[in-house]
Order: sequence, then C-alpha cells, then structure tokens
Amino acid sequence: MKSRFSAALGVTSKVKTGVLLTNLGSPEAPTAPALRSYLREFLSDPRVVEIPRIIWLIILHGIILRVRPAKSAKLYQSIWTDNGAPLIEISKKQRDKVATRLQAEYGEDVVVELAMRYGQPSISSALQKLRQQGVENIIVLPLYPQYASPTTGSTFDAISRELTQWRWLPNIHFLSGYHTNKKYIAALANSIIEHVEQHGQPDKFVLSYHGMPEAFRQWGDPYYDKCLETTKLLVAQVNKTINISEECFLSCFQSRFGNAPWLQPYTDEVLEQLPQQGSKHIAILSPAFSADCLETLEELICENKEVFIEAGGKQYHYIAALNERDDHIDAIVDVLQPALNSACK
Ligand SMILES: C=CC1=C(C)c2cc3[nH]c(cc4nc(cc5[nH]c(cc1n2)c(C)c5CCC(=O)O)C(CCC(=O)O)=C4C)c(C)c3C=C
Ligand SMILES: [Fe+2]
Ligand SMILES: [Fe+2]
Repeated sequence: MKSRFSAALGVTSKVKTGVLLTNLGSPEAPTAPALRSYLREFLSDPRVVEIPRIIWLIILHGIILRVRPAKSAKLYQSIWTDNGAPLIEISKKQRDKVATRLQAEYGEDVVVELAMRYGQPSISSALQKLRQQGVENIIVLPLYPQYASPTTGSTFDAISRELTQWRWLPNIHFLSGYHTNKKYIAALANSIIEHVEQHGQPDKFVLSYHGMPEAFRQWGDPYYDKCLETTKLLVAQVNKTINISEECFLSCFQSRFGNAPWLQPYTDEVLEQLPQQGSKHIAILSPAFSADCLETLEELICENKEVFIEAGGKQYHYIAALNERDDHIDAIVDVLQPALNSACK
C-alpha cells in the first residue's frame, strides 16, 4: 500500500520511515577558499559562538576568516585521503552498514540517509531526499553520543529550519544523545581491551573529549556531566574484563578555540604533566567522536603526541574512534531501535 506521502507526491515507493544520521561535516577541499566557506557557516552558528552577534561578526569577518582558513587548510591537507575528508568517508560507511542492518530487520520500509550540519551532504538535501521517497516518519540521530547545544542542539535547529518550508510534516523523532547506551559503552570498552591485548597496559588511559567554552556549562549545557558519566560507565565496563584501577583513566578536553576558558583539564596540559608524574606510556582515545576526524587524526595523533614526547613521554598510542566497527553499528542500531519499533509497528 502506498503511504499518504508517496500518494500525494505521485511516487510509487512503499517506503515509510526514514532514518537520518548526521554529523558535523568537513570542508569540500583542503584549501583556504573551501575552509573559508566551511568556517563561515560553522562559526556563524549562534549555538557555536555565543558572544554578542554584532561583535562576533566583526571579529569573524575582520580577523578569523582572514587568518584561520589558510592555517586550517594545512591541517586538513595532512589528513585528506583520495576519498576526501575522513569524517565524510567514515560517515558514509556507517550509513551503508546501518542501512544494511535495518533493511535486513525491517525490510524496504526503512531508508537511511546521511547529512552534515555544515557543508555537504546538507541537512536540507537529505531531508528532501527522504520526502521524495515518501517517508511518513523521520528519525534523526546526530552521531554525537553526549548531547551538547553547539552540536546536537544546532542540528535540531537546522532540521527545524528546513521543515518550516514543508507544508505537510512527517512524524519527527529527534534522538538527542546516547552517552549511557550499553552497546556504545561496550564498543568503547572493546576498543580499549583490544588495545591492551595488542600493546600491553599503559600507565594511563587519556579520554580526551572535544571541549567547549566553560561558560556554556555554567549556563546549563549538560555536555560536561555527560562526558564524565560516559567515562564512569566505561571504566566499570572495562573492569568486567581486565582489572584496571579507576585512577588509570583521566578525562580531559581538547580543541580549545579563542581566549575564553574552556572545559578543563585541557588535554595538552594533561599530556605535558603526565611524564613528570611518572606516566610515560599512555593510550589516548576520544569517546565523543563517533568518527575519526581532524580533531583526532591531526590534533590527537600528531600535535598532542609531540607535546607528550617533548615532555619526556615514551609510548603514545591512539585508540581509533568507533568508526564503522561492527559493535559500533550494533550500538547505533540499538539507539534507533525504540523509535523504529514504534514507527514500524
Ligand atoms: C568555536 C567553537 C567550537 C565549539 C563550541 C565546538 C564544539 C564541538 N565541536 C565538536 C566536534 C567537532 N569539531 C570539529 C572541528 C572544529 N571545531 C571548531 C570549533 C568549535 N567546536 C572548529 C573551528 C573546527 C574546525 C577545524 C579547525 O579549523 O580547527 C570536528 C572535525 C571536523 C572535521 O572535518 O574533521 C568535529 C567532529 C563537538 C563534539 C563539540 C562540542 C561538544
Ligand atoms: Fe568543534
Ligand atoms: Fe583542533
């Protein structure tokens, strides 16, 4: 039977539920012009930078967009692959694997699309693709495990903005985070345990979450607390398999931007201090990133390694983001399942 949407649009598909996976997005190319356009969109988002609009726009257009694109383009060049930006490439693999799993379980009634908050594929184009397929339900899952206003909140804004253009709205289910999901925690723990089996146990596991201005936390953003909750559950989960004391896990925050205080402790400062405190062998991972990106492949693997080694560190290992690991796909499917079950019943 055709859905009301497919009938109205004159399409023949029987598809009824669309899953929209989203992430942050990357520039189109590792060049200064592409970076300028990407950073303009990103840093103009009032959820990302919350300083008085007029002052910020003067700083952004007068200083940042003149200086930062060339600097960031160099960083992107160092991680760019033949297939483009790693974040986009990995996100496509995640989308394909999730689609295969959901179609095996729910049949052709479920389709999966991918969108990026900034850049391509855009949220607007992905939602329109879902509409053309006649979906009656849309489940949106931003792939940020820990809710934050600049990421998840901003994705909600972009979805809502596109939908203001639609006359006939589908049912929308927006999933705003999954930082305690058992399968997500299990997948992170598996990645740590596999690392220990291959490389031995480090003195410390450094859990480096993406940072944000400290003021956001004071104004009520729950991201910081959610990160620490993920750490707590992860430590408990790892300890079901290998006995590692809680003190061996440190949570910290990376990617500071601008001069205002950000969430602390800062990853680079932690790495600078660890060797002096006797921890010369560490493994670092970033539980807030569902896919490897500039912030892990360049900042954690290159920049921060240098900081640690220059401070006297000896062994620095990066544990990859969950990317398209099967247990990560299990977690994503698990997060989607309640919404899918109610949409597809
Ligand atoms: C300026 C403020 C920023 C806030 C607040 C912020 C929060 C935030 N970001 C992520 C995830 C990612 N950020 C990435 C890159 C990136 N982030 C900022 C700034 C803020 N982020 C900038 C300027 C950049 C661009 C890179 C650069 O020029 O240095 C990425 C990587 C994208 C990629 O293409 O690989 C991710 C992912 C989270 C989770 C978060 C808040 C919790
Ligand atoms: Fe960021
Ligand atoms: Fe960075």
